[in-house]
Amino acid sequence: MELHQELGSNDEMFQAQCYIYKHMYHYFESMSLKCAVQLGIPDIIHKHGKPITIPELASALQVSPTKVNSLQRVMRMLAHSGFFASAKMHENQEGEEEGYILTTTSSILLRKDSPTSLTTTVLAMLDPALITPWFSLSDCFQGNELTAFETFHGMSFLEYGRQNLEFFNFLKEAMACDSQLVSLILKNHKEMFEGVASLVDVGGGTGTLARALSDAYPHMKCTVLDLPQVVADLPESKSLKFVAGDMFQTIPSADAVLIKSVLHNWSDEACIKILKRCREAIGCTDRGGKVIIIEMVINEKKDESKQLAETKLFADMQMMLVCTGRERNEKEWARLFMDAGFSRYKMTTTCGLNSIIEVYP
Ligand SMILES: C[S@@+](CC[C@H](N)C(=O)[O-])C[C@H]1O[C@@H](n2cnc3c(N)ncnc32)[C@H](O)[C@@H]1O
Ligand SMILES: O=c1cc(-c2ccc(O)cc2)oc2c(O)c(O)ccc12
Repeated sequence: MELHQELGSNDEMFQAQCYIYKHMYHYFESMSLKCAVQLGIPDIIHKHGKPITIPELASALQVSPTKVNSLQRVMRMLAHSGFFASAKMHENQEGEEEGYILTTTSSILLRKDSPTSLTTTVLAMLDPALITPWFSLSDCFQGNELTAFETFHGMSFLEYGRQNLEFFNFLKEAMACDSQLVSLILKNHKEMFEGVASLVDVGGGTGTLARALSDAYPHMKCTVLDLPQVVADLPESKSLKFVAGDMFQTIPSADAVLIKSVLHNWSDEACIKILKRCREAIGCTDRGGKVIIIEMVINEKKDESKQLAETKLFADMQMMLVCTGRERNEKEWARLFMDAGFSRYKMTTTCGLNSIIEVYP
């Protein structure tokens, strides 16, 4: 076969070339986003109160004149990605001047002082400790370590956390940002907490979600179960307590168990053990308890947006890279529930990336 026939039309070949270059360079977008967050650009634009020109932004950042042009190119890139938008301003001698404004994404989620800020999450997920393991993925496939994280760092993620307290605390904060967003949804699902007088948040970290729930539902006694190094010295209240423990051993009894972004860190075998402990915890009450799981559900039916589906697959890669966990589809979740002795479940998809799964004994 002629070479040009194998390659298809020139048009197809150049589209394919562009597609490959786009994916080769795609992390530039992530790194530019990280740079903007590190420099606090969304906060500067917000404080400015009107479209900001590049010279104004450069001045606020005290950028050397030799780097103003680079700043302009980073801003152009991020405006193209939808993090900022350009706005036409008044005429000057050189014509119409352009400034940058925030988009919904940067205004709500990328300002450090926004209550729904994801800035710490952005910085943590793009920390060298989590990015460098990608350089070891191919070695990992040929080696004996369980994860690329372990291949690169020479120790498991948990051990790394133990040895690098600053990173460990940073990650805890990043998880808390995500919980802040989820709490907004749970506060609107009153029916889910009706008749629930006590709730345990398993692997609840520093208690962001439990605190928001105990504020929203003051009748509910909330307990956060997490590892001793996570819950040590956290402020408690009349309706919020912290318990240091191991979810593989025992979970305190409650009407409902909440477990968010924990099961995706673990293998199926480990999840079944955790879910059995959850079942025991709600079994001790006579109110017909339930387990409320907040996790992603991979949807292979292709009826969700490309962006949502792709982001869930990225999250699955993250779990594969750092621990032996995974994101699961509905069938995989259902199998775990049945294997852990539950009889039925209900899935609600109102949390963006996450779904709420209520599981019953
Ligand atoms: C990915 S974080 C999720 C934190 C929180 N649920 C959230 O969504 O922000 C996983 C949590 O599980 C906790 N964890 C890990 N192993 C545990 C164990 N054996 N017992 C209790 N908690 C554990 C971790 O310390 C961490 O806080
Ligand atoms: O980067 C991570 C790491 C974890 C993780 C792994 C293993 C554990 O025992 C605890 C936590 O969890 C993550 C997570 O839940 C997430 O949504 C994003 C990133 C990570």
